Amino acid sequence: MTELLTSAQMRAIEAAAIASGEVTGLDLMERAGRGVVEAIFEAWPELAANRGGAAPAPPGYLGNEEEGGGSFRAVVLCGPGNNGGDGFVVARLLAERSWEVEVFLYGNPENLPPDARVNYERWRALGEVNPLSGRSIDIRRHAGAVIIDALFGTGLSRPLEGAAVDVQRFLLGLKGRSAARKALVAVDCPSGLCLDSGLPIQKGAGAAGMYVPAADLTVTFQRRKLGHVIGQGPLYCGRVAVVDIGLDKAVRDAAEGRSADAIDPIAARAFAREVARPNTSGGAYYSAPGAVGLRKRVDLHKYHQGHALVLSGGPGRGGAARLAARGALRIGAGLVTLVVPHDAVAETAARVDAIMIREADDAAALLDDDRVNAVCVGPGFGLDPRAVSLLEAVLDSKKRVVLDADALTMVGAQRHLRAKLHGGCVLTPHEGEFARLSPQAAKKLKTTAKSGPAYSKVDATREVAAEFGCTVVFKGADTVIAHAAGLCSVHSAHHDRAAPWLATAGSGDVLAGFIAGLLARGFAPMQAAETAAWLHVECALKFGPGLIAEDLPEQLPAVFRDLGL
Ligand SMILES: NC(=O)C1=CN([C@@H]2O[C@H](COP(=O)(O)OP(=O)(O)OC[C@H]3O[C@@H](n4cnc5c(N)ncnc54)[C@H](OP(=O)(O)O)[C@@H]3O)[C@@H](O)[C@H]2O)[C@@H](O)CC1
Ligand SMILES: [K+]
Repeated sequence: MTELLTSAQMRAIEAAAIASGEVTGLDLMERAGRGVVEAIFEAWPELAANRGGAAPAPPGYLGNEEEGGGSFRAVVLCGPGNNGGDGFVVARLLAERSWEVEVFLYGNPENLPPDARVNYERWRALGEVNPLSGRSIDIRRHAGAVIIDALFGTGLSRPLEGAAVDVQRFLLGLKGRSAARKALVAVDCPSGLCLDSGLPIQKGAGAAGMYVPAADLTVTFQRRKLGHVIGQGPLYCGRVAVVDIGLDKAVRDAAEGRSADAIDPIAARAFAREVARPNTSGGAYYSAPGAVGLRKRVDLHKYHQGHALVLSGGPGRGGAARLAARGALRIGAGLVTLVVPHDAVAETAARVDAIMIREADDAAALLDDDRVNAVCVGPGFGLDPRAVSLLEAVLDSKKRVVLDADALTMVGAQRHLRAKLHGGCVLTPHEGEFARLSPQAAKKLKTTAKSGPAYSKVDATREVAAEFGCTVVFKGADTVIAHAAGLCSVHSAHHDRAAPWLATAGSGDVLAGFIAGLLARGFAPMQAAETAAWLHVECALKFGPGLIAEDLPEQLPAVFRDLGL
């Protein structure tokens, strides 16, 4: 688990470290610039060859088609704040390695903040600074150069205008001309992207992201920001490198509430975290009361691994619930029972073996049974009065319950059901279901942000979790999981965790079953949701393209083996 920060949190952490006397702003800027250069060399090792002395010929793909060779070249686009300051450091460090470097500044050097100004002057001892406009950059002259986007970082507060828009168009043009094979490296973020939401800040509705140039590499500092992993951020940022600039202690102090005075707006609970590989060694996923690990204890029999109920719909509608039940069983619930209407018993019995079947008439007795400790309701469940009263009974039982699909629709539409939600509930909406749960939050999320920070999927998920008093898993390639008390995690299935084939019918039903199975095993709702989200993607990656929902639970044994269970 690593923290994901908002821009304000990053600023506050930087300010606290500077205030404590541990570091100066200038040190941080130097480390940031150095980190960008090192990340470039790590991404393109052939570029690291140019360390002083005679300049070697550039590699073919960065060659200047017009002039036919020379040293490595960079164009550094600096903005009016400290992101621009980082750019001046990068320019200086590359020039010291005998790169040909051209620097452009958007804005007036007189108005640069102090540290950026110092680095502007340091660069000026080495080279020129050109005023930046769309026209001042000639795409042909710069063919083959590494472009450094140091225009705006965490300080982006409004849509770009004027010359900055021209420049973005220029950068977009570069990406479009793939034959020129430019490397576009963004400092902290591609300029125009809001690092709190992963959404572009722009003037009008529509044309989302039109003015955000997608980078090949984004280099950020100390921790990823939310905008790198949610919304459209992963698409615009390209590969994200995180550079250590010495603020680890400051981040930890803030996360653990030790610097509460210095960082007033940051309570530990306000930190979002990244869902990472579960810790299976010591048993606990991470330290939280009641946590149990994925490893099964040898001294426990099936009744100690929990008993999950999965409520099914009527004849011809039981597939989704069977998928969920299979997921719950494979993830390790000791017992799983499908609760089906009388007229669907025969059909269900023909399709399952290890999963038990009980008639819906027995639901009340099952919900009274203390050994039943988790419920999954919603997949293929129906919306009829029978479904409503069963859902009501489930909520009244106060058992831990996953609400998915039709259960979310009912909860969204019926106030009296909403009032029965409690801390043991896990809601698993996709985008459409989320809009039914909270039309206001969904509307805000869809509104184009004209000023930063933009309202984000993290804000929306937290808001609904707090309002309903339960855990919410807002699904997507960026799955956001929020607890009523404000804890929040993000599982971003991008880059090396991208599994687009997971967008297939029934995959959400399996996820609901995974969560229910982990609840049955004693995981707390938040941990169950985080672990299930990670395992769900892991199963998809294990299987690969061509996956259908039935395949997901069947990958768990191999995934568990890889985890050393
Ligand atoms: N925090 C850290 O630990 C470290 C941070 N570091 C670096 O600092 C960066 C943050 O710097 P920052 O705060 O100066 O913000 P930045 O993104 O440069 O922009 C602010 C300037 O842009 C302006 N502006 C905004 N929107 C605009 C628009 N649409 N069109 C035109 N202007 C606009 C805005 O004007 P204002 O809103 O004040 O009028 C202000 O002048 C961060 O991303 C990282 O790269 C590292 O050096 C080391 C450690
Ligand atoms: K930038």
